[in-house]
Amino acid sequence: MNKASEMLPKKFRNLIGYKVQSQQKQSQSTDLTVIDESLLILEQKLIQKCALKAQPKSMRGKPRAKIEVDLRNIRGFLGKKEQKQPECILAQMMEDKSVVFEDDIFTGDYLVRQPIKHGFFNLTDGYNMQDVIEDLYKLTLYGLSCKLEVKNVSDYYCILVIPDIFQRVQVKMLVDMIIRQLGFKGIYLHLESVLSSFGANLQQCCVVDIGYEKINITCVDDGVILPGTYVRKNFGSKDIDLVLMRQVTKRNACDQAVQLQSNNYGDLLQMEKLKEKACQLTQKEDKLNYNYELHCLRNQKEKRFFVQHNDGLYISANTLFESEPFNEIRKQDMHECFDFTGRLFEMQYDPEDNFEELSGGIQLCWYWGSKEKEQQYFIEGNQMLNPNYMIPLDHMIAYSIAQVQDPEIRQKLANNILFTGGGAHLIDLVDEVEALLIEKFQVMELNEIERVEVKTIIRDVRPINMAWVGATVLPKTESVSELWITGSRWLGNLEPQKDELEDMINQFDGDVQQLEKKLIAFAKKDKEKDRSCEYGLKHLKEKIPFIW
Ligand SMILES: Nc1ncnc2c1ncn2[C@@H]1O[C@H](COP(=O)(O)OP(=O)(O)OP(=O)(O)O)[C@@H](O)[C@H]1O
Repeated sequence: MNKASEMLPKKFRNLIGYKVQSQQKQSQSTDLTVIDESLLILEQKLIQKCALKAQPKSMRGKPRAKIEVDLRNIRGFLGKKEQKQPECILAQMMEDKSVVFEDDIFTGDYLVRQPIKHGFFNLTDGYNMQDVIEDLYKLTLYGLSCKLEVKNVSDYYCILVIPDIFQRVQVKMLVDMIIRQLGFKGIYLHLESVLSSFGANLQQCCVVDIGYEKINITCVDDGVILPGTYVRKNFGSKDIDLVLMRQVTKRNACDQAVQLQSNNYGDLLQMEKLKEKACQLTQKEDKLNYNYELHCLRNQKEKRFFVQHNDGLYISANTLFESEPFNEIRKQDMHECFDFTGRLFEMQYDPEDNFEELSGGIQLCWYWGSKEKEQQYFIEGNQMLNPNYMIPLDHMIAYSIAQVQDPEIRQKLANNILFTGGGAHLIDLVDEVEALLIEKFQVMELNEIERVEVKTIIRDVRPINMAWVGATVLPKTESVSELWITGSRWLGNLEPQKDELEDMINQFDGDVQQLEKKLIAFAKKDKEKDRSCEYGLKHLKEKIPFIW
C-alpha cells in the first residue's frame, strides 16, 4: 500500500501475531525429503541438456568469497529496528505487544495468523470470516498509521487491487470494512492483471504474475480479461524457497548444526533472500567460490551461518519448468494446504465466485467443492485448470494464449508477454521462457506466432510494482470523479432527490401550509421509491469495469 502520489508501494506481509501461551503455538513442518527423487531426476535432465556441469576440480578447496545476503531482517527480529507507534486503538495493543506485525512476529511466542492465502481468505474451522476481517482491519490500520502516517482516513479515497479470481462475498466484506470500519471517503476496485496492463501501458498483453503463493496468467485486451485465457495455480515463489531449503540441507551446503526448518519463518525468509540473490536458471562458473552469509534465530539468539554456492541454486529455479517437486510437496496434502505455521487451510467453495465466467464455463466448485470431484478432475487429466496441480510455466502461458481464437490477437499477445510479481525477477527467467515458448508454439502449430517477447521492466517500473503503478494511474484519468463509490453511497445514506425539492422551493408562493403538505408528500414518496440501484452492491456493480 501507499499514497497514489508516491513512486513505490510500501510492502509488508499479511501476517499478524497474537500473544498466546507457548503450547498454543501451532507448528508442523512440511516433509521436504519427498522431493529428493524428483530433484535428482531434474538434476539429471539439466546435466543431459548441458545446463549443469560437474564442478571443475581446480575450483574445489579454493578460498571462498563471502557474500552477505541480508542482515536487516534478523536485526528486525531482535527488535533493534525502530518501530513507529500508530496513533489509534492499535497503539495500546502494540505497546503491550499483545498484537505484533512484520518481523516482531518472530521474536516471541506468538500465534501467527495469515488472513489471506493464495489470494483468498484463509478460512479454517478455527478461523472464520469475522476473524479474517478483524485481522485485515488491524493490518490495514497498522499500514495506514505506521507505514503511510495517514492521520485522517476520512480525507482519503481507497483503490483496492483485487485478484482476477475472487469470491464476491469476500470482496463485499472487504469493501464494507474499508468504508464502515476504517472510514475511507470512497473506494474503487479493479483487477490485478488489468492494472498491470495499465502500469505497463500495453493495450493487449498476456499477463504472467508470479507471486509469493500464486501464479496467475490471463490475456488482457483493452482493459478486459479475455474469457477462457485464465490459468491460476496455488504455487509461487515460496515453493522455490522450500525446494532451495531442501537442496541446501541435502547437499550439506550449510553448517550441520543449523537444521533448517520449513515451519520456521526466519529460516524460510533467509532462503527467500538467498534465492533473490543467488538463484538463477543457468549455471555460472564464476560464482563457484561464493559463500553466502545468512542468519537464523535459535533460542532467541541470533546465529550466523554460511551457505556455499551449490547446484541447488540452479536446480531450485528450474522447478518453475519441471514442476514435479512442487507437486510432490503438495501431494502430502493434495486437498489441503498448510501454511508455514502448520495451520490447516482448506479452499472454500463460495457460490458467489466469478470463476465460471473467467474459465469459460467451468465451475470452481467442480474441483474445489469436494475431494471426489477434484480427484476425478485430476484423473481425467484436465490438470491445466486444477489450481493445486503445478504445470511448467511455459505450458501455462502457451495454453492461455492458444485459447484466443483470433490469430492476429494471438500474435500480438505472444509479442507482449508481460511478467509481473516478484517471482518475475528471477535471473535468466525471461531468456528461458522466450526460448521455450518459441519451441512450444511450433509444436502447437500456431504458425502465425513467429516472435515471442517477454517484457519485465517497463519505463523503470519493476515487475513487483506493475499492478500498483497501474492503480496509481486511475486517479489521474479524466473520469476520476465518476469512478468513486462514496462512503455514503455504499452505506445507503442517500440525499433526497434534489431537483424535485429545489423546484418545490422555487415555486413557493408564500402559502406555508401548501408547502408543508408538498414536503410531507415528497418525503413519503422518497421513502417508498425503490432506490436500491443507487447504493450498496448494486451501485458498486454499476461502477466497476469487470465481471462481478
Ligand atoms: N530479485 C528477486 N528474485 C527472485 N524472486 C524475487 C525477487 N524479488 C522478489 N522476489 C520474490 O517475489 C515474491 C513476492 O512477490 P509479490 O510481492 O509479487 O507477491 P505477492 O503479490 O505478495 O504474492 P501473491 O501474488 O501470492 O499474493 C517473494 O517470494 C520474493 O522472494
